[in-house]
Amino acid sequence: MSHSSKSPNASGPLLGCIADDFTGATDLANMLVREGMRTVQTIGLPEVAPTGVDAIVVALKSRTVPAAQAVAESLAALAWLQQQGCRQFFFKYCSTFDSTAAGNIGQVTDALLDALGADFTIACPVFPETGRTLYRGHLFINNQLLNESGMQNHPLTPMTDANLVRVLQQQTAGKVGLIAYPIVAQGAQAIRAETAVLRQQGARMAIVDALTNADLYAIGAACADLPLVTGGSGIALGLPANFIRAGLLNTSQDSQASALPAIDGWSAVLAGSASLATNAQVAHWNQKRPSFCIDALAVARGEPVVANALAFAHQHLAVQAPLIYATTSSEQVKQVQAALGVERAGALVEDTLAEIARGLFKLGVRRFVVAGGETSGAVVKALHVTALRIGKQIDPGVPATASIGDVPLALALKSGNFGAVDFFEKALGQLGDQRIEMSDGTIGL
Ligand SMILES: Nc1ncnc2c1ncn2[C@@H]1O[C@H](COP(=O)(O)OP(=O)(O)O)[C@@H](O)[C@H]1O
Ligand SMILES: O=C(O)[C@@H](O)C(=O)COP(=O)(O)O
Repeated sequence: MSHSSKSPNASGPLLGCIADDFTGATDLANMLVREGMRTVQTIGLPEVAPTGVDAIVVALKSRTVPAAQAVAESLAALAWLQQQGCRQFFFKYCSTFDSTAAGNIGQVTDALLDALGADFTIACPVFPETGRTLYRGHLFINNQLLNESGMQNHPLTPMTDANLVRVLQQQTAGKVGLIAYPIVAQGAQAIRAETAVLRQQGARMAIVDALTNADLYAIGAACADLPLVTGGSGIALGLPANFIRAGLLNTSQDSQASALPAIDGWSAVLAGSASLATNAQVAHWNQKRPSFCIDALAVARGEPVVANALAFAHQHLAVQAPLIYATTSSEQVKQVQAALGVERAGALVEDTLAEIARGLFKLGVRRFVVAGGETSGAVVKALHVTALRIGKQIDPGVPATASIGDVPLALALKSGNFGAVDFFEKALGQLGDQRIEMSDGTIGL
């Protein structure tokens, strides 16, 4: 990282981040804010660049698109972040290393390295607060290997191999190495020395083991001079400290999560994730709150599902927030996919929820809780959101946010697998819905 004689924080953004989905982007922005960087998340490339920030997170929806498209969008984001003056770059993907059979983590990393004239980076999806750890190259979700954690049934990115060296190696022609835990446990110097060894051996990327936040801080310190770092939001924990050490970042100023503006209007929850955590959250909600279930096959048959969902919402909005969900078991998702094809099924459900979001907006909804990464991408695009201000964390990996624009919206974009069972209720309370009574009888948060 190049040192500067300018006063701290006077020189524009330091860290430029490219996230491959929207919930992943808010997860990363949440982490950077927690570590003291003033951070704004943009939805794609905005016309007006954010000012007065230390980090910018560009949210793309590139996780499941064809690799060539993901590469093109990521390179455009990199070029824009370079224009903004960023000094180091971060490629954010899922803490469960979500990939299609064809990519895109390896291909995007390769392209970003080439564009930066760099020859090496690390890959580390570890996020201990949400149970993601990596040992000897194998990713665990809590006590289970990735391929036994439920992620093997993901509708778009089924993860059937926990060996990430092998997974990443299938996505790049460059050599993938491993920095295993015995080295990581020795700290930053040992990690840096090992990267030098791997580079000499011709490695272009290295999967890095980690079990704790302390490991992530050490890995972060070892990455200070890498032009590009890749990983989940956890690995970003250690990056702000590098800028502080270099005299470029002063976190003593008011750079913590900003108090978000109060936003009036109705509230609604939209769920398009079929992950285990979202299934549990929907089941919990359904015990005593109103909800409308979207039948993907009925949408495909041309039934008026959107109109029915909006009529249902209209009945409830003035009394309490409704949930509209496509969330269902992996068996049922597979049946829908068998009938419609994987891509068409995903797109159909996403488009339906996006259209419902537009309808809800017209009905006066201004607070949206959305479950699912692809789903959040579709909804946020439908609502023409261009940038987000990051507020306080609701649950690990999910902050409250507010859109920046003429009609501000309060948004909580939840990764499918994140959040406690009462996440929807908590999120509504934190977004300012005063009517939500929590399980323990308290109102709001
Ligand atoms: N009932 C369903 N049938 C078919 N596909 C579904 C159904 N429910 C959700 N999906 C699709 O599954 C995908 C879930 O992805 P995403 O929104 O990223 O959730 P997550 O965050 O859990 O990965 C989306 O493309 C969504 O449209
Ligand atoms: O790193 C994570 O787990 C999340 O930030 C993330 O990327 C979420 O992806 P989805 O599960 O598709 O929402």
